[in-house]
Amino acid sequence: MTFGERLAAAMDEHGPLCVGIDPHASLLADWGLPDDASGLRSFARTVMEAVGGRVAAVKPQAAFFERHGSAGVAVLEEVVAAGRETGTLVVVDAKRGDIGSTMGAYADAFLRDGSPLAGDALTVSPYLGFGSLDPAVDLALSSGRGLFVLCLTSNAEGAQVQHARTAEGASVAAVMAARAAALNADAAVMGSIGLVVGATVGDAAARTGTDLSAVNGPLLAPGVGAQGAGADELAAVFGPARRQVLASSSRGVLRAGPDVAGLRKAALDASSEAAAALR
Ligand SMILES: O=c1ccn([C@@H]2O[C@H](COP(=O)(O)O)[C@@H](O)[C@H]2O)c(=O)[nH]1
Repeated sequence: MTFGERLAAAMDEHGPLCVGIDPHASLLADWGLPDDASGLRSFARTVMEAVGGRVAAVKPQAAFFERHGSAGVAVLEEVVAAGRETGTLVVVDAKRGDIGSTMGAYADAFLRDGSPLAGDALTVSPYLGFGSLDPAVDLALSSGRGLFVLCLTSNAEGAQVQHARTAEGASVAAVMAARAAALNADAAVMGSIGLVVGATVGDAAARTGTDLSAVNGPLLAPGVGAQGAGADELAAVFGPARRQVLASSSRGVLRAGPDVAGLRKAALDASSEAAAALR
C-alpha cells in the first residue's frame, strides 16, 4: 500500500490526529525527567505507550532528539521502531531541504527501506525549489512512504516567503501546492505527497490562491493546541479540503503527561475534537 492509502485507513480507524513528540527541556522538567538522553527515552516510551495503536500517527520532532547528540538520535530511531511495532504511522518532522545531490542523502537517511530513521513520512522544505526535492519524492514513492512539503506554515513569519508572488503572479504557496497536486494526480484514495498547512493560518489559502482541495493528498495541520488553533480554526482554514486533514498537536497533548492514562485521554479527546471539526 502507498503511504496515502495507509494514512487514509489509519485516519478512518483512529480519527484525524497526529500526536507530536516534542520533548522540550521544559516538558522533561515538568515530567520530572533529566534533560539528557535517558530522560528523552523515558519521555518517548511513555508517549508511545499512551498513544501507540490508538491514534493515526505520531510526529517526533527531530530537533528535540538531535539536541542530545548521537544518543538522542538513537532514541529517535527507537520511536520509529515503536511506531512500526504498534502499527502507528510515524511522520519524522525533520524539515529537510537541500540541493538535489545532498537531498539524495537525506532521502536515504529518512526514506530508505532498512534505514533506522525511516518512518512512514518525512517533512521537507521546498524553499531551495520544489525540484530540489526530487530525490526524496522518488524514494518516498518507490518505497511506499510519503512527504509533507511545507506550504503555509503555522508561524507568522512564514508569510514573508510563502505569500510572495512569483514573476508569473502566483503565490509561492500556490506553486508548491500545485506541484504536490501534480504528483498526486493519479492517486485513487489520497496521494502520498502531502502539504504542511498550519491550522493557525486563517484565510491564507484563499488570499494566496492556494487550492487545497485540488491537492489530492494529506494536509498536515500543526498549530492545534499550544499555538491556539482548535476546532473552529480547523473547520475555517480547510473548508472543503477538510477530509484530507491530519491535525497535529504536540504540547497540547504532552502537557497531560507523564501519567499514561492522562496522556491517552488528552490524545483521544483531541482526536475526537478534530474528527468533529473535520467531519
Ligand atoms: O508550520 C509548522 C510546521 C511544523 N510545526 C511543528 O509542529 C510542532 C508543533 O508543536 P506544538 O507544541 O503543538 O505547538 C512542532 O514540532 C513544530 O516544529 C509547526 O508548529 N508549524
